[in-house]
Amino acid sequence: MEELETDLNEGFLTISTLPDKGRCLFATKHFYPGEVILREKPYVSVPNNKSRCDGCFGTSSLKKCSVCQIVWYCSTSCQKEEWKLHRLECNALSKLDKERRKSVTPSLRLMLRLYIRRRLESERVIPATSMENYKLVEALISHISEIDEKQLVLYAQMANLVNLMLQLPDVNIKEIAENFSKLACNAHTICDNELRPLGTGLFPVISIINHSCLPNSVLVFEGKLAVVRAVQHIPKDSEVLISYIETAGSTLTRQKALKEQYLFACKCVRCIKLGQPDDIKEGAILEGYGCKNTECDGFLLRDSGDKGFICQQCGLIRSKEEIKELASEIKSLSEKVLDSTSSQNNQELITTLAIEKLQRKRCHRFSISLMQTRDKLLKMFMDLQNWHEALSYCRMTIPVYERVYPSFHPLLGLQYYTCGKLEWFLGETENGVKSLTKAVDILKISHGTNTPFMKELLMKLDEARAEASYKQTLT
Ligand SMILES: C[S@@+](CC[C@H](N)C(=O)[O-])C[C@H]1O[C@@H](n2cnc3c(N)ncnc32)[C@H](O)[C@@H]1O
Repeated sequence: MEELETDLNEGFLTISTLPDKGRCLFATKHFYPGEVILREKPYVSVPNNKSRCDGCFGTSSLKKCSVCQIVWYCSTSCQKEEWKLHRLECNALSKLDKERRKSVTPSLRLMLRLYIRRRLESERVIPATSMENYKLVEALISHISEIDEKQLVLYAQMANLVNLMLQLPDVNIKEIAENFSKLACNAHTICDNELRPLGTGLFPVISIINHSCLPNSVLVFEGKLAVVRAVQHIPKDSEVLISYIETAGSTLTRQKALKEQYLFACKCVRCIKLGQPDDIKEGAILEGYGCKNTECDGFLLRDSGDKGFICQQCGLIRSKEEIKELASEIKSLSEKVLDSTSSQNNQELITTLAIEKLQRKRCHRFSISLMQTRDKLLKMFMDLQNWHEALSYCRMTIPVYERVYPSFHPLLGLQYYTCGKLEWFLGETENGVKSLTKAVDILKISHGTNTPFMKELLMKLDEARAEASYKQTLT
């Protein structure tokens, strides 16, 4: 631990403890937007689905491990890199009968790997370093005494299976169960550059960083390497904070998510406004209903006489029954989408369009669920190569993204990127340049400028700019 503190100090960071948060990471110098605060390799990691390479999380040219028949690799170099860990894991997985092997989940594998890594470290097959060390896993918070009975039973069952597979002489079920609880509130989802989830990893140093719903830093990944970058100026001696959850949501929704998974009540700058008039209004806009009068932009609050919901701008009432009816229609259509198979893509599109229509009737124009449906339609139309429709849905989402995310949020940058690519492709070069410029302004902060992803974006912007000025010479 001392070694870690020394290394962190060299990077202008220090670990401190606060009574209401536990360990915290503090900056000992000013960090500026775009600056890397910390990089860390995963102590252990697993892909989130079975058709990804265990080494690089890629999806092409995959071959199954011929022994365990569970793990996939895209190349011999990935297989070799993973071999030290997989050799023992393969042995453990092979003990399972065929049926059981099918139900091996990523979290079970993450736990197997954690114990295998610990063993390899103690046998000095893998060296322990200041940042890669089982002692850091031991120091992670588990919240084991606060989790409910049902969850405890589940952890105990999974722990039993891990013990059966690894036959660890010096470990008891309770300890493995506690480690499952640690993974639940400390592991991170490893995402690609476009923030699509690829797998899960445990990064014990990054796990010291606490949460804020308006964070000053962001966690991104370069392959499996976790990178924490400042997205706002972090003054010397202030706490480094990232977000653990999707921050687009009312204060109540965010607090619920944090309480359920991370077992704490957030008191960040956004959450302390809970229950204040502006917070109630924002919650009603993002997750409540729109006014019956389509010309009115008001938000609705429940009528004290329980008649329904009253528009706070024009006073019009929407009955509870009407809202309920729309909700149940949306629910049954959503279930239909969930039930549809991949061969029914066209039906899924038609149903999603119908859901969007009903949500437009029910929700405020800044509603998050409406935004999510439009995002889904954007992706569906992109898959169908219907670029005009895709662009129109993308454009509809942008004002909501701008409202629900802070100006430096990578998801906002990525949405501008999609919009810019579509505009440019459809010949709207000047609009494309504007959107791509906005994307670059945000993503160079969250993603840096040196990754292949950012280089491609910068090149696209250059090309679009050149095309726009050439077009101008023709007019
Ligand atoms: C990934 S750990 C962060 C490091 C942790 N503070 C520690 O002592 O190891 C996540 C846990 O930290 C605590 N935590 C994180 N952010 C917090 C916050 N904003 N307020 C209070 N507790 C927080 C919660 O207990 C949460 O489950």
